Amino acid sequence: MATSLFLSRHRSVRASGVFERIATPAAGGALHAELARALLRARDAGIANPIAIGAIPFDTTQPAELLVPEHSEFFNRDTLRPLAALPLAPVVASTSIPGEERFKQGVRQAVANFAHSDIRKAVLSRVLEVELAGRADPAAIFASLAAQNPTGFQFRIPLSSGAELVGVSPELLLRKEGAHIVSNPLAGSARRQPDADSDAAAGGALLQSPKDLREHRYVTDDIRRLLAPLCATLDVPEQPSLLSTNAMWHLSTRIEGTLRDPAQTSLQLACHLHPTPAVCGYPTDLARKLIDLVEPFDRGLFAGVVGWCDADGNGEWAVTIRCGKVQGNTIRLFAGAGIVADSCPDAEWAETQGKLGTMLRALGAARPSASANVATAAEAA
Ligand SMILES: C=C(O[C@H]1C=CC=C(C(=O)O)[C@@H]1O)C(=O)O
Repeated sequence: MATSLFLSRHRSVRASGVFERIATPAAGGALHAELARALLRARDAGIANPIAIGAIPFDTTQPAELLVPEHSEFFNRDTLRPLAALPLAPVVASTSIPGEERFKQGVRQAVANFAHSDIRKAVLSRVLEVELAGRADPAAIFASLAAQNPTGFQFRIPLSSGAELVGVSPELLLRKEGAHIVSNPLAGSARRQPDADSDAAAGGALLQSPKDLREHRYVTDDIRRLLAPLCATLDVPEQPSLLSTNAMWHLSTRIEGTLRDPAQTSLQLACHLHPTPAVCGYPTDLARKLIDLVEPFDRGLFAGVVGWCDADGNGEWAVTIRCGKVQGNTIRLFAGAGIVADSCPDAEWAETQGKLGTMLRALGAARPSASANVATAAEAA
């Protein structure tokens, strides 16, 4: 069984061996008691500081992909030696599901729907099925991804099917340490530009864009609504700031709070927030129905939650975006975009192209963006 990795500026975790796998779906809440029991069993079996690491799917009625490893260690990402570049099989084909026209049609359909319903935002996504000339090696993809994207949350999660989830998410859903919690939602995006002046202008325009500010607001308002009753203090800045990845600018809000009841685990809190309007829409249940209607594939773990949690409930969970599922000779990449009333189908398609660039560059299948050379990207949380 391959190593699980979750890297963060905060605490990074490396885990190996399987003490127990937990597949109980997150919906309904039984998962949390099941996880607490598994961590107790691990302690009884002599594992000193047991943790759970893994991912929860977008649709929380589907099985979780969590495991309690036999061995785990925390380390400081800055002390990690750069991972050696490993040979990657070249990309031979790629297919978008849906294709360009059908995706844009979906955007039109969503916008038309807003006029006749209470839905204000829906996040529509697509898959890019990428075929390599040989086996897609998750270690090689992860090494390339980590070298090109030193910030954010890099993850590598071996799945029960034998496939692996690999990615670098810029978005913190929830971190908990004692009573202190942080969430850093992102929504509203613009592509990075090759030269420094136009790149700075693209970021500046995003910060002023009424469409993107609205798209962002749905997320922060919803997170505030869900966290406020649980918190003694909660700070939600009125205006977003900018966060950059190697491919994209995003509107970002760092939300910080103090829990009234620190006994709630980081995974319980992450599941309480999931799915936020950054990956689903607003209002959540109606947006989910629209997504089911429009998207011609199952999201699986994409747009879910990925991270770790210890036996005290402390932990860190990112939103599972900028990622792919690696199996055999193929890697299934995912990207979505928030659709609101004034969304333009061409721009939303281009946004998904930009987001896919992060994984495609790691596969050596996209031109390196000049923007990747622009000074250090800001980092979530
Ligand atoms: C759904 C994705 O991004 C989310 C996170 C940041 C910005 C987003 C946006 O501007 O639409 C999305 O809400 C994705 O990267 O696939």
